[in-house]
Amino acid sequence: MDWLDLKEATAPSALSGAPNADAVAESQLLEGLNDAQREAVLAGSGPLLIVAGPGSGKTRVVTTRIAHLVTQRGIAPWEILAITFTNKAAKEMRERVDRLIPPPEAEQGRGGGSWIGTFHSMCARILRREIDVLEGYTRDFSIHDTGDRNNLIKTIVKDLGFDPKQFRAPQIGSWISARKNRRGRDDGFELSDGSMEEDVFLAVEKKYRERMRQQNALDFDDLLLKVLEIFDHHHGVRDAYARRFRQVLVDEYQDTNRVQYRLVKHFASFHGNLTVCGDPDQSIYAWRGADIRNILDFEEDYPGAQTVRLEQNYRSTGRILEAANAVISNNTARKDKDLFTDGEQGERVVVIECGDENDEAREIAAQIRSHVARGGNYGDCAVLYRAGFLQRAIEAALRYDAVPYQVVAGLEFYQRKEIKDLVALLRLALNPADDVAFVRVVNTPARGVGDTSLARLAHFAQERGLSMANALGEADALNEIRGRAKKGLAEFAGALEELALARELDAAVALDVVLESLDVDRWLAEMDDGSGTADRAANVEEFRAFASDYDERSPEGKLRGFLEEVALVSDTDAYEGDEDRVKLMTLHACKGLEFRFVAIAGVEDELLPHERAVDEAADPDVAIEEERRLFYVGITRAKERLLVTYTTYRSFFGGGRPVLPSRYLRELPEAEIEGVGPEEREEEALGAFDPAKGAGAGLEVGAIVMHPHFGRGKIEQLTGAGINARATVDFVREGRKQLLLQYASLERLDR
Ligand SMILES: Nc1ncnc2c1ncn2[C@@H]1O[C@H](COP(=O)(O)OP(=O)(O)OP(=O)(O)O)[C@@H](O)[C@H]1O
Ligand SMILES: [Mg+2]
Repeated sequence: MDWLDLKEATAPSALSGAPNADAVAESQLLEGLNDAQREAVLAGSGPLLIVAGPGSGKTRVVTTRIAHLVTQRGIAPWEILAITFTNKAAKEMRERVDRLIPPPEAEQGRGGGSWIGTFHSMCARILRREIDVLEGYTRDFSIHDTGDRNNLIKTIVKDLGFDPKQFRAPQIGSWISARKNRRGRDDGFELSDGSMEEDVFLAVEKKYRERMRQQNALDFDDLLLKVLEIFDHHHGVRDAYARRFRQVLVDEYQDTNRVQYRLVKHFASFHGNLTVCGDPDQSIYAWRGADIRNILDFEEDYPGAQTVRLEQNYRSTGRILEAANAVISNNTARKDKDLFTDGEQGERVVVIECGDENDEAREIAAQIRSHVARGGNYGDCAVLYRAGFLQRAIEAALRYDAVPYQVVAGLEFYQRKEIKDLVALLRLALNPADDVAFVRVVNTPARGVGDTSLARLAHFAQERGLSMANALGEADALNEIRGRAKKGLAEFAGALEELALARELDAAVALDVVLESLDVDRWLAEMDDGSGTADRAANVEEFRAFASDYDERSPEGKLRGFLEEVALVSDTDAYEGDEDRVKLMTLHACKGLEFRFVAIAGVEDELLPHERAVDEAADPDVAIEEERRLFYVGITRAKERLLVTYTTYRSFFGGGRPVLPSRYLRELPEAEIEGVGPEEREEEALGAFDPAKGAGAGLEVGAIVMHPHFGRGKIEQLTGAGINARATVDFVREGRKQLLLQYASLERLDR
């Protein structure tokens, strides 16, 4: 991350004007765009709304417009603020701007100094400069993730004498978050039912706010809210940014909440040049406060706004598009719009019923291999699911089949214990007031500091208004603490002193300081659950590599910047588009992306629509429509092939049970889909399988065959046709197996 001084915005600079205007001709930028897209790219000053369905080129228009603004309209890169929803999208945009306007080598990867990022990264960046105007905070603030938040809430619930089993931290945490984000609304909405439970929640919230301030810590919601607070009350600061950003662009505007809406308004308050684009049908974050009105009311909010609609889809085949349109047309709360494509009709959408999650996972793996066998790449494929727990079975099947894959959730990596420990230690180095981090690592590796001693220290600190780390420095802090714990805490105090040295260092060097302060072998050994320490040691290495990479990319960022980047890693971050691996991710994480082959797993009535989402919604019908949009987003990621699977029996945390196919499956148009359920499998066994054609040519029930791995066997059943043709074979050595004929390479022996 770069730390350009705000002054650049106002100081005349040799770089302002149109860098490389000659190099990038207008016609080159506009090449291949349709009329509506051109209109949007070239639109003049003032507010501009682009509403359009998936795959119609909204994101492409936004990036091209940025390039156009810089190369043709004399806007300097740093006068542009572009906000997207994922870090990955931001990265892509930066690279594109880099390509169009090649920056000096040292500046590469930063989009020529333009501010391209997510709401959270922009706000973190602004706060690092401006947070001093808010009392009690310094620019060394820590960023707490949801896990940290819940830990703190749990402690508070206990401190206040409530039962943590009755008042669960995640529940209170979401409640607090929802309330905070509502505060961004200007319609005076109040969330209150006056219940006893609410009194408890309110008490916890108050304490939570206090404790966060004491720790100089912000949670994810605070990042945005603090900037809003500064902009609302310190107009001097607000105006500096508003003047600086001559052009503001926001992608995926349908998913902005009220706080984000107001931030955008501030950013655009001076020049009024605001471009937003989005698709109301793809709004999938209502549960996080996203408000579809932001896009629907745009023309009212920004009088004189120009609106451009894009109607041609460039992403998906005709059949996939038909399926998507048919599903979404069941939502009542929407404006009707139909996308068309000039492309091919393509293959039918394949819907497969599976016995259970393992069967489903094998099926998906088989279809992916079939895609590759037909000349595709693993990197073209994505497997999408509603809930994270579906991932395990899919991973297992892919591993078994030696299909390379990647879980698209940067979060996963950072959720590992060893990484969280290291992050906590780094956070303490920068911000010793961070009690949540302190509590996490005070006993890592074990120093004999038990809950009682820790509670005594916490109490001591609270009474004096000190952080726990500072309290340790007080002469009488350990008076009431005995034995090993006393020694352990003294030892940790020593470690903290060493850590303080890391404060102003480069990220990788800071990490080395942390590792030196740790007895690494003992620390890793303590985490060993019987599977050895090699994996964790490798993760530590990987983390070290991230840190060096960060230092190289952002020499000015140091530990502070690195921690910020780590804290902001969102779901889609680990995603590297060019790696030839299958991508696994939740439906929420897939927005904006596209793949030649998409499999959507677990399309069952409990999972999609997600039962809990529907149960917890104020209005179940609204939730069912939101879940349908999620399915729609998933379907519209596919360019060429779409596979939808469901099971009849699934294992949940509490045990397995029969499940029903999703109601949304009935909305898929018959003509566009090809179903392979048990009945179809049987029917096909009787009729549809054509032994004269395709992969199964020459095979018949009863034939003796040879398989390269499984050896000799006898065909018991043949089902499916074309790419779905499969055989059940009873192998002499391995028993009964079902194989896709596409690449099973069965050789007939009895002729
Ligand atoms: N005029 C065009 N000619 C050819 N391909 C195009 C054109 N416009 C866009 N595309 C391609 O279509 C695909 C979808 O574009 P893009 O991702 O910008 O759509 P989007 O509207 O942002 O979709 P989503 O709503 O899913 O985010 C991309 O591969 C893009 O390069
Ligand atoms: Mg897009």
